[in-house]
Amino acid sequence: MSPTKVTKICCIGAGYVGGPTCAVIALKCPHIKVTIVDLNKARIDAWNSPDFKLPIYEPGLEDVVRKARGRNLFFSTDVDKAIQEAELIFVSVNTPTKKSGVGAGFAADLNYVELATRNIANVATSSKIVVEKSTVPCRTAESMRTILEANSKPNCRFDILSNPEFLAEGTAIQDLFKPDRVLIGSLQTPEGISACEALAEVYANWVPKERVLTVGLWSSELSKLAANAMLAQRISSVNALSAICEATGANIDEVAHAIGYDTRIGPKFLKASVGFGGSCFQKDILNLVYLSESCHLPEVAAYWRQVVEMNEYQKRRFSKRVVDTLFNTITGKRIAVLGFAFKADTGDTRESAAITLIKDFLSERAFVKVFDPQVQHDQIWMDLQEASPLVPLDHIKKHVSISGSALEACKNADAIVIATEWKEFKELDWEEIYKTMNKPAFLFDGRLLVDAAKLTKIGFKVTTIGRPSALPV
Ligand SMILES: NC(=O)c1ccc[n+]([C@@H]2O[C@H](COP(=O)([O-])OP(=O)(O)OC[C@H]3O[C@@H](n4cnc5c(N)ncnc54)[C@H](O)[C@@H]3O)[C@@H](O)[C@H]2O)c1
Ligand SMILES: O=c1ccn([C@@H]2O[C@H](COP(=O)(O)OP(=O)(O)O[C@H]3O[C@H](CO)[C@@H](O)[C@H](O)[C@H]3O)[C@@H](O)[C@H]2O)c(=O)[nH]1
Repeated sequence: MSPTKVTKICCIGAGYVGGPTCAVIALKCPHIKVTIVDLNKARIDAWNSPDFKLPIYEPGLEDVVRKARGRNLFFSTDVDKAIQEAELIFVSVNTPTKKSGVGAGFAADLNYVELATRNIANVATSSKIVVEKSTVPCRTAESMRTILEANSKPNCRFDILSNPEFLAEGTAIQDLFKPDRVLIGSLQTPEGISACEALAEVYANWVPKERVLTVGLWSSELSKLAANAMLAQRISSVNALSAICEATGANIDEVAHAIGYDTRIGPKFLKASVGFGGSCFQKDILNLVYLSESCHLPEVAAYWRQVVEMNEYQKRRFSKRVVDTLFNTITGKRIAVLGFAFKADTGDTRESAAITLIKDFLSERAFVKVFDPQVQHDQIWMDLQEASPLVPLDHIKKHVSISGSALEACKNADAIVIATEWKEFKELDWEEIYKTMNKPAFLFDGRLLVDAAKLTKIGFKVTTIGRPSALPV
């Protein structure tokens, strides 16, 4: 069976994954027409904006879009037309954690995937390769096939592939240009293997052959959840060790450095922090917990759940350390929170540790000034409101303000909390900031970002994750 020659691709979902992923495909495959569609008109308008004010901030993305948009890359709200034209369709819609019903709080909400699949079935007039790009529970491809086959027109055949995305925000373009691997899962039938070859051929335009891994459908779906669970587990492990360091006088950076030298462990992803955030880790682990429970594996479920619980503990522990250090009360005190995004180099705030910290500070009736170089102000208000639904926004605004610079946020503050590892925070004029603060001037580094010894010399009382408070740094 010779694989379909892909000349037109449609991507349903113009978010953090669909947008960058398919923009890079368009850049690397000028012979393929790529149309990225979304129901959200404002998002599509932003992707099409004449001054390239794109809906997401991602280093290098604007350059990619500038090169390909209008050439072979298009953004549209005409979902049906793009589906009809394409031979291959990526489904890159959101799969959040279910908020109600069976599996609430754990299972993935597959409503968006189902609606997109039904849409394909309803409007397709020719055969399609349908690719799960969204992160989905194991065996979702089976449900998609059932929907597609039950609703398809004569002469329409649907082959379903799993092609999970491993990009990390902040480094998405780099990750897409040089992926560690591209994973494609298919049924091991002649048709499934042929569809897999068609997608592999698209990636072959820039990804070395040996980096394209082909596996069975269910292995591919599970590998995505497994990769995120293992990555998050490393952070929870190092964060658990950071608590031991604080209690014993060890230094978590030194411990991570020492263990990372073991080639079996490796140095990456061992940075202790105030807790991991982002739209994926927590959601995907909870999904794995749900899957384990559904498979009657309670011990396995408990094991993975602990990774999330440790993360919650780390955030709580950090807030408590702030209160304890500020003489057991922060009521009426001014706290500057530097960073609101869940990590540096993104404007994304989903599950950001900063949200939990500010919520904790508000419950202690502190005054908070936030500064983040990328996050939109509306987003900050929306997140704080969502975190404390019973508190009126007016009240939140009496206790929180958003500053235009780090310097402004820190002025007259009693304490500074570094919540996101933006490089620019490392390079601030700390001597100047120190002068403008109330004394004693406290600084809490939740990201192991600043030079604690240097800041201590200036006069700051520095508290760092994974280092004891009372001992010299
Ligand atoms: N954000 C990441 O870094 C990342 C990385 C790897 C995998 N993932 C996974 O990729 C998927 C998408 O994540 P995201 O961060 O891009 O989400 P997102 O919320 O940024 O984007 C999803 C988009 O899909 C659109 N959409 C939903 N249903 C639609 C429909 N029926 N028709 C057209 N458009 C529709 C929404 O309007 C939204 O713009 C999720 O499953 C996520 O777990 C995310
Ligand atoms: O050593 C580390 C590394 C990361 N983090 C934090 O962990 C979170 C997640 O970071 P990262 O994984 O870099 O970003 P994401 O964009 O969430 O990417 C993860 O989630 C994506 C969505 O599934 C996957 O595609 C990626 O492979 C996976 O890294 C952030 O809050 C980081 O600050 C740490 O605290 N310590």
